[in-house]
Amino acid sequence: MTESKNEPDGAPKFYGRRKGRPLRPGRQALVETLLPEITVPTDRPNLDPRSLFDTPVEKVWLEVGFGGGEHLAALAERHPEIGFLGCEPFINGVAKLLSAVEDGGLKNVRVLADDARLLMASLQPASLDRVFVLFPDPWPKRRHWARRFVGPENLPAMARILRPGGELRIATDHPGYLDWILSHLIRSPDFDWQAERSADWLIPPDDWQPTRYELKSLAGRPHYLRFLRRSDS
Ligand SMILES: C[S@@+](CC[C@H](N)C(=O)[O-])C[C@H]1O[C@@H](n2cnc3c(N)ncnc32)[C@H](O)[C@@H]1O
Repeated sequence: MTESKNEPDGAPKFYGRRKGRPLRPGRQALVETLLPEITVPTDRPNLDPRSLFDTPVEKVWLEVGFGGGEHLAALAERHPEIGFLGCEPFINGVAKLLSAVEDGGLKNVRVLADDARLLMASLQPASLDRVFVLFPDPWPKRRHWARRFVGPENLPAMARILRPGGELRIATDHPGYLDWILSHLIRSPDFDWQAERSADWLIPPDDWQPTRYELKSLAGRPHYLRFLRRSDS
């Protein structure tokens, strides 16, 4: 992971990879042509995400840190009635998603090739039905825990943009991050954990679409966590 040292004044510091290997020429061309067409603006406060799509969508779902976009593209193909927003600062991953969007003729995908916090700050309150944070970077060293995406800063931000009853889906295979996520979410006034039995978290939800990281991971056992946005907070 490389750290960005050039955040604009006042912007939260981003810890992650913005760059990567040079793009193949075909992918570079897609980044230059398709990305501007489907990029989500972050300079419009109170942005209604439904207004980003050319055809009406029933709901909007957001995926934070989509990696190569395999999960997002598969869901977008399965649910043409839903608008999908994806944020990923790793440009090689964005280029992969763009290939899938082009190959699949997907009209219901919009992308921010940057830090998800920028988009979250500009979205209208209660404008999303679901947020996915799948296998976020675990930042295992104690001195880096403050960088973890699921934590005290981003949970209220995600609660703000989810509608009451909307779902926050998180997956991790890192035992330390799992404890961290649960300890923060159980204390959060904004979310209820959806697990009838503790073993539920080892079984993916019925409609689960595996992610690339999940399929490649040898690190540990994935845990699947679902939280619903409370209506009374
Ligand atoms: C371990 S990878 C998992 C990728 C994908 N979700 C999967 O399961 O295959 C975590 C991803 O989160 C992205 N990421 C980290 N911080 C982010 C942020 N603030 N906003 C958006 N994406 C972020 C990283 O660039 C990386 O691609």
